[in-house]
Amino acid sequence: MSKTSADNHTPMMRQYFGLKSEHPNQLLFYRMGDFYEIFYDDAKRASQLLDITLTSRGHSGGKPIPMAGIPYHAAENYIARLVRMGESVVIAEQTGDPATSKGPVERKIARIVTPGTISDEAFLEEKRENLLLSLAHQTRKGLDVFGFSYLDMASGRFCLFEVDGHEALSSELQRLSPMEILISEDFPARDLLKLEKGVSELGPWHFDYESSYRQLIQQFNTKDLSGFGCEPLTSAIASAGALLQYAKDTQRSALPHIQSIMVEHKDDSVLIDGATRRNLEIDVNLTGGTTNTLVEVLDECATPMGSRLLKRWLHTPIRDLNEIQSRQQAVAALKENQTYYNFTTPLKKVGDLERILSRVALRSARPRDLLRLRLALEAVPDINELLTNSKSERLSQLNQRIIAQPEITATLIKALVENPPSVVRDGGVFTKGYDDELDELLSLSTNASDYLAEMERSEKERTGISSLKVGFNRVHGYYIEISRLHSDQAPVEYIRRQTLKNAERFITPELKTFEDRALSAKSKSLAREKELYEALLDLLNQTLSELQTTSQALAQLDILNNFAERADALNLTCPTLHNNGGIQITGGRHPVVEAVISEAFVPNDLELNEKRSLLMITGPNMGGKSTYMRQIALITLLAHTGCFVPAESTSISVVDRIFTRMGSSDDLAGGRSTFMVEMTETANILNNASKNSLVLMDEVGRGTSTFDGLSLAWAAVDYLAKELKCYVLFATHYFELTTLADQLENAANVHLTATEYEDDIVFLHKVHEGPASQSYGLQVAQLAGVPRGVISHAKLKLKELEVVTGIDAPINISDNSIAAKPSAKKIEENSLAYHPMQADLFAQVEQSTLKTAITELDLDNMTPLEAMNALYKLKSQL
Ligand SMILES: Nc1ncnc2c1ncn2[C@@H]1O[C@H](COP(=O)(O)OP(=O)(O)OP(=O)(O)O)[C@@H](O)[C@H]1O
Repeated sequence: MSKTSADNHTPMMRQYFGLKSEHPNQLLFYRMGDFYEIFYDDAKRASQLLDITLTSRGHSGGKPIPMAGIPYHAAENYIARLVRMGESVVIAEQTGDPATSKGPVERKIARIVTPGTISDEAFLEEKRENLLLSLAHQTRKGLDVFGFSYLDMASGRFCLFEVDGHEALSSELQRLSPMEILISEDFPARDLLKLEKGVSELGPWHFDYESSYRQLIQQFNTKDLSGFGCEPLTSAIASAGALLQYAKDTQRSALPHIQSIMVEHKDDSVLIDGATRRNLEIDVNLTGGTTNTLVEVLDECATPMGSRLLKRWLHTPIRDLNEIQSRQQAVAALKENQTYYNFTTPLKKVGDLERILSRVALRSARPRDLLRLRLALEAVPDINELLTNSKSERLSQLNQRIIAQPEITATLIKALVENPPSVVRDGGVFTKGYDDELDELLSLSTNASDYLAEMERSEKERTGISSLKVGFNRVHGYYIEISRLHSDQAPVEYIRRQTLKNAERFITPELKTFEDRALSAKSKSLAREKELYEALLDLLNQTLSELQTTSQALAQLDILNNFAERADALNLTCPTLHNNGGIQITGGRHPVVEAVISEAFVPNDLELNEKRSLLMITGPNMGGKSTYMRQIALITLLAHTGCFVPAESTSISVVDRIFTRMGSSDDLAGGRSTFMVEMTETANILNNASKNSLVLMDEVGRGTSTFDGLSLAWAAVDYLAKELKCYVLFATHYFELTTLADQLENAANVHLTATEYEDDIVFLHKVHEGPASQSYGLQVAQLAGVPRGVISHAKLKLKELEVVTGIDAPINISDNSIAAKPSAKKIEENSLAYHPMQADLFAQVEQSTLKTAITELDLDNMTPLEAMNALYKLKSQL
């Protein structure tokens, strides 16, 4: 603001602008007495987002000031809503004394709440990590390299890594699902962030490599970063420095719980791209909810930190056989004799130790956090005991990291009352006997009530006024209250303090003296409690690192214990993993569909090996093709997390990536049509799959004209089988594709079956060898409630088409449970028979005239409208 324009404003607004200029992109809550007031554009935005009234507060600079206000006692609720919407809020509190202030009361920024840096329990979702992500960009050898770093403020987990290219960037965004993203003002791949909430732009200097490097070594108190193995990741380091500074600025404190940074090695995990994550519905279903997801079926963890770790494990399946087997052995040991039951109660007591410790480090832990910390620590020796002599090496190692803290536990037991207040400033946190000084101050306040009762009794007697009461309120202090009826009988030494509707309140010199003593004892005791509380936090912070190790190990124990319990409850078995090639599943099931449907789930087998690496899956609509494919992907994914799987037996060669191309969705916001999305996903698979990848493709080519689609699907299958030789499940309604199994030496057909019963269709959901014979599309449409008239019309049309194309009517087989297999030759003839139909379109018109007219079109210099008009003209010539 220029000086002249600043001069036009009131002193209060000048103060406001001063504070606002430091936080131009965040909503500023400006404290005015019992309200937070929000001005100008912030007010308009807040009123829209929170649906609160937009009004104005006087004038400044000759114009009305738009204003929205919220009562301070309800502020947390509003802040939480804003933060969930991806907004950041800056809170300016009154720090000066209104009585002595000349001009506006002094105000300072007391708190900055941003979506990615919150640690307050009230704002956090229990079972979801709240990540702050920072992205940097570099171009190396012509490639776009994206540096990622992310922080879970509520646990102190800080990680970094780099990826190449836009596809990988979107996939990681999908995996991490951050609450807030920091980018430089000159970040190039903005279109990929269009749909993300809470994107904050920082000046490019925040991402300067040198200063970021310094930031990090300062935080970890090391000479360099070599010990963290991240030295070569220069782009990621640049992003991490910006993140750390931002986190410190918003917390307005050091971050002692961030003690190291971990490099995520992409080669260690099974890569899953964004589309696949969505399709497999790991923790979010296709409509954006959390029901009917893998997590919903699998998460029975006893602690919220276990639930959060479970999501992480499911989103990052691993490839290290040793690690997988060590997890499996731990699960097996916990499953034996239902040992997992013993751990449930102590683990439940542990609760969310991870987040409590972070609040201890940030010194924002509340008394009830410390009480829960005490309960958690009390459970540790029981857990140690249960893990002693475990058969699993993994569990023994965890036991060594779960460290009991007898001294701290004893201090917390001695210090805290059983039901502490929610905030320290209310007092009453510490037990009697914990601190002599506090006890003495408290006894002064406690004796006050005896003293006041005695005074009430003696004054009643002295004055003879039966309605006389001695009381206290926060604003006016101690008083003697006499009802209006008797107030004229008050003795002369009573000094009037306050007049109420039905009573008068008085003070006497004696009561005033008592008040001074009692109030000072009260404020002294509160100050003492605060001192003791800070000392307790100091003590805990000295052992923070050990406590964090304990909490991480407990989270792991929880998830392994959960896997053991789920294995029993859901009838899961331990898969065999190896590096010898092939995937075999006997009696595989879809864990989510199985849990949801009311009838029995039909298990199915799978055999993929070098000689049979591609399966063409056909079968009726609703037959179970997608379910079958998804269950194989989910079983494979689960097997790579150490979890047992829904199958009778499983043998899986470690995969490097899982790809899926399924369903149809457009990306209108991203400017891509359904077919464009389909082809982008297909291109990603064809460009990136390796021999060890698992690829699921459902109805590729469906989004365009039949022949274009069929040709694309044909060529894609051919490429997958001959060039990439990866494991492929390819579901299709193009029966023509089933002939490919005869032509490709490593492809085979399987189909799902259905049978007709009294004009109805019954799905058997069983996978058999060979291609299917018919799609039952019309029967399924009838089942779905398409009007009878439309179905009859469709039947007629179908017959007509069969005549035109030369394809036989659907083969009606007496026993549909074993679908008839039309000869490959026949199908090939049929598929070829399609081609004349497309050619016919042109055969009927004057080819030469049309051809000349089309050749003469100057397409490069035509507007879309001109092209459209030309097309109409051509059509009119047909
Ligand atoms: N193995 C199974 N056991 C029991 N029910 C199943 C099985 N597989 C599928 N189903 C049921 O059939 C429904 C349809 O399955 P699915 O969506 O996999 O069929 P589809 O063949 O992919 O159909 P479309 O070709 O129309 O996409 C599922 O929602 C589920 O209720």
